[in-house]
Amino acid sequence: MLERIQKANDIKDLKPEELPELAQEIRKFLVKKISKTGGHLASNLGVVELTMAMHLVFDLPKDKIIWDVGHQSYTHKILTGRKDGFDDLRKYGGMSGFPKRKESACDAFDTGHSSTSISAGLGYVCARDLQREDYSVISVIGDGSLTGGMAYEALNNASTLKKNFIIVLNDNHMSISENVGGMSDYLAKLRTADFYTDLKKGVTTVLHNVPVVGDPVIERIRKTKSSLKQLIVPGMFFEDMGITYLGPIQGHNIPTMVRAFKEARKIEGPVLLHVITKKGKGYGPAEEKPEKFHGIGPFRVETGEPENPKKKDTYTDVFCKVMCDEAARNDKLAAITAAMEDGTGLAGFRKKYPDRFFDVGIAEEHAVTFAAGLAAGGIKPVFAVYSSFLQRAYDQMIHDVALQNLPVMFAVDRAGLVGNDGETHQGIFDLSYLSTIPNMVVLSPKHKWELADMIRFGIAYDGPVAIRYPRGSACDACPEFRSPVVYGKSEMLYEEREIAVIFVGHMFGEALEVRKQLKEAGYHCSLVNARFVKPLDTEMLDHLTEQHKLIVTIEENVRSGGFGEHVTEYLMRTGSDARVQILALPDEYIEHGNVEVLRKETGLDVETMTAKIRKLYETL
Ligand SMILES: Cc1ncc(C[n+]2csc(CCOP(=O)(O)OP(=O)(O)O)c2C)c(N)n1
Ligand SMILES: CC(=O)[C@@H](O)[C@H](O)COP(=O)(O)O
Ligand SMILES: [Mg+2]
Repeated sequence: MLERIQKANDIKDLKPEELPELAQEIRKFLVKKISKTGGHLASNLGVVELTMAMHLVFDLPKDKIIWDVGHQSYTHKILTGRKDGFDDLRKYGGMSGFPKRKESACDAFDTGHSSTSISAGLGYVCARDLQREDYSVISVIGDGSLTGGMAYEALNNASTLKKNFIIVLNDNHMSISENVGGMSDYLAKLRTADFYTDLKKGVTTVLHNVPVVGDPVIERIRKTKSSLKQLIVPGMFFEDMGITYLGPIQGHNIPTMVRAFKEARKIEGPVLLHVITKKGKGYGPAEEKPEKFHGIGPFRVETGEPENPKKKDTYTDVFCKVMCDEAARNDKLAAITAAMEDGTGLAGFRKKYPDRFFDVGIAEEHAVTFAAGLAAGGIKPVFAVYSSFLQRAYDQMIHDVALQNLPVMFAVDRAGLVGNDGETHQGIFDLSYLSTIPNMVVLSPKHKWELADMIRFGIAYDGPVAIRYPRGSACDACPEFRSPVVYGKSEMLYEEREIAVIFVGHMFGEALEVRKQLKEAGYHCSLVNARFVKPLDTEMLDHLTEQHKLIVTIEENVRSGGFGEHVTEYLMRTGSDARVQILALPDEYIEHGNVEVLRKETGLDVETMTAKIRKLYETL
C-alpha cells in the first residue's frame, strides 16, 4: 500500500477499505525506520489516522497544514512523497525531523519550538483573505503545546478576526511527560463527554421524538454556530470565545475524522476540532512508556530497549544530583521546568522534593517571571531550561529578573550544538543573548566536577546567574584541574608564552587537543579555561597580553556577540598589541546532524582550528 503513495494527494486514490491497512503499514514503517535512526516516535504513532484524514480531505500544497512543534509530522512527510528520506532522517544532509519549507512545498511553515502554530496559521488566513485567495488553513496543536502562552494570544486574536480557520487540538493527554495545568484538566473533562458523532446522533434522535420539532428545525440547530454540543455542555471555553468547538472526536477512526474535517471546512469563522489520540499507538513499548519514546535514539524493535545504552553520566545527570544534594541542605531551594522534567533531569528532584518542584507547562516566559516572583519572595529558584527554548524569555530575563538583580539561577542545558534536532534546537545563541544583560553572570564548566562546583556557586550567588552546559556525556578527563570557582576569575591550566588559547566550557577537550598539536609542531601555548563569560576576567587578559602575541578564543556559540567578540572589544579598548583569533560558529543556522560532523563542517574541529591558528601565527 505504501508503494502507491509517491506524492501528495496519492492517498485519495486508495479505497476506503484500504485505509486501515495503510495506517498499519505506516506504523510498521515508522517503528522500523526510527529504530535505526532515532527520532520522535510516540507522537508520530499517535497521529497516523489524523494525518491521513487531513490528507484525504484537503488538497496539498494548496491547503496549508501547520504542525505545532513539528515533531509529529512524519506521516505527513510520508504522504507527501518523502518516504525515502527516512533512511537519513536527522542525519547531516538528510531529511529533517521537523517541517521545512525548503524541503517540500507541502510544509507550510517551519516549526520546532512549541505553541506557534495558531499564530502562524492565523497569519496565513489573513494573508489569504487580503489577497482574495481560496484555500484552507489547518493548525495542528497538541494538548502539551496548548499550555504555551502564545497559543492563547493567537486564540484571542482569532476570535476577534472571525476568519475561516481550522485548529486541530490533538489531545493525547501527554506533553513529553504527563501534561499539567488547568487547561489539561479541562480537556480531561471534555474527553469524558460522549464522542461528538454519537452525541450528535443522540440529540437528533431526541429532537425527532419531540412531536413539534421536525427535520428543518433539526437541520437549523445543526447548522447554528452554537452547535448541538452547546445544548449539552454549556459554557465551553472555546465557544465562549467565539471559536466553534467540535469534539471530542475519536482520532483513530478515519471515516469519523474525515466527516469532522468536511464539517469543519463548512463552518464560518474559527473552528477547533478536539481530537482524542493515543501517544505511541500501535507499538506496545511506546504505548506503555510514551515519555521514553517521545524522542529516542536507535532501539531494538522487539524489546524497545536502546541499542546504545548510556555508559557515562551526562551533564544533566550531574545537575540533577547536585540539585538534590543542595536541596537537602537548603530548604529555600526550588526548581522550575517548562515541561521538560525528564530532559533537564528535574524528574529526580520532583520525586524527592515535590513541594519545591514546579512544572509550569511549555511556558518559558512565565517560568522566568514566576522565578523572579519566587526570588523576590525569598526563595532561591533554579530554572532548568534548554538553551534554545530560553530564547523566547529574553525580555523576562531583562525586565523581571536582571533589572531587579534578583537571585534567579538559570541552568541552561543543551547549550552549543545539540545535533540531530537541528536548526531550531541548536543552543548556539545563549552566550550572546545572556551576556548582553546587565547584572547577569554567565558561566560554563569544562568538566563534570566543575559543573557541580558552578551549580553550588550559582545557588549561593545573590543575583541572576546562568550556567550553560551541553547535551550528552559529561567530560570526566583531568579531575586534577579543579581550583575553586571564584567570581569573575578564569583558570590558567598551562602557562607558556607566544600563543594563549582561552576556551569556553565544553570546548575543553578540543582545546586540550589543539594545544597538544600546536606543541607537537613546536609552538609554545598557554591554555586558559574562561569559566566566566560575563564578567570577563580582564586581569587575566591583561596578564596574557604581556607574554603572548596571539590570543585565541574557542567557543561553541555564534561569533556574533560571543565570548571572542567580548575579548576583542576589551583588548581594542585597552590598546593592546596582541592579536585575537576568534574560533566560533558562523552567524548561521546550523542544520541537523551528528555533533562531530557539524563541528567539522563549521570549522570547530581540532584539525581545522589548529591549522587556522598556525596560519595566523606565522603572519605575525
Ligand atoms: C518552546 C518549547 N519548549 C519546549 C519544547 C520541548 N517539547 C517538544 S514536544 C513537547 C511536548 C508537546 O506536547 P504536545 O503538544 O501535546 O505533543 P505530543 O508530543 O503529545 O504529541 C515539548 C515540551 C519545545 N519544542 N518548545
Ligand atoms: C521536539 C522537542 O523539542 C524535544 O522533544 C526535543 O527534541 C528534545 O531534545 P532532547 O533529545 O535533547 O531532550
Ligand atoms: Mg500531547
